[in-house]
Amino acid sequence: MFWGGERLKAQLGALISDYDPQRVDRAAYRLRIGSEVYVSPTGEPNDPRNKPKTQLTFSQGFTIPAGQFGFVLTEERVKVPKEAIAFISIRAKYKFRGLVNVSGFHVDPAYEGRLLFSIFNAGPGPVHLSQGEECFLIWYADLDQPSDLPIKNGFDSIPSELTGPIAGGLQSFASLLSKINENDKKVGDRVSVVEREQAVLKWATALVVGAVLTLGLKDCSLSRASTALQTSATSAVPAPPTGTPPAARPLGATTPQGNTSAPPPHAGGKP
Ligand SMILES: O=c1ccn([C@H]2C[C@H](O)[C@@H](COP(=O)(O)OP(=O)(O)OP(=O)(O)O)O2)c(=O)[nH]1
Repeated sequence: MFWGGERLKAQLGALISDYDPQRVDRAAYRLRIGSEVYVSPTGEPNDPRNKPKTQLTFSQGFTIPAGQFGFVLTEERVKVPKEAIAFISIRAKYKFRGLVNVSGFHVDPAYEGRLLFSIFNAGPGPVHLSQGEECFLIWYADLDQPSDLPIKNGFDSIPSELTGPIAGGLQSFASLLSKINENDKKVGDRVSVVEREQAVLKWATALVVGAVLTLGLKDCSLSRASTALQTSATSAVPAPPTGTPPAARPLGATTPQGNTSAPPPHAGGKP
């Protein structure tokens, strides 16, 4: 038989630490988020969640990103009598945000300690929680007869062997997206550096080519000028005399080749 609200109010003061009748929720009791939590990191080197556990101060908030996993310890220490069993879950309003209670369902008879919830954010966005939030529910039910059981010591903190396997990060869509964005940024930065280097190289090449062309043209015009000077100097020198100069020959005389030398056009004044 499940315990109703009246029985819970009558008995939970002796079973749950820091009991408050305001937290009796019909046939259940609301348990709060305690001061120790662990949220799996996204796997990025600079992820602030890359630390073993977080000790929360009063009302301090924390986030479980979409697709990530976390361990949350209850604020209350809980006792279950030998002749009873308890059942635990996350409140529906948190489930509607996408939180799934991966772990437990029951609390053993004769259990004493805090409860540990392993939760997974199956929703589309991050879920923000804070210390002291009434996030969980516990129900009590009677067993048909008590057994003689030793006390079962429950949790006092989040065991490290539970956080180890997920400390490397879960490859959720959110973490993959964050990795893609980070790589995208790295590639973008690299491309702009290469573009800048290429631009500098282009300018340097253009300068060198320009300088070589200018020097080449200069060389070319200098050598042309010197050739022209040489040519004009050579043509200014008179040719050495070969045989009798034509002027020394008498008019009408026959050249050695048999040609008669004609008189100059105006020789003698009149034709
Ligand atoms: O989500 C849960 C589920 C269980 N418990 C506590 C209550 C339960 O009494 C105890 C052990 O649970 P269970 O018997 O399911 O775990 P086990 O792996 O079989 O542990 P053990 O070998 O100690 O029985 O852990 C939690 O704190 N959170």
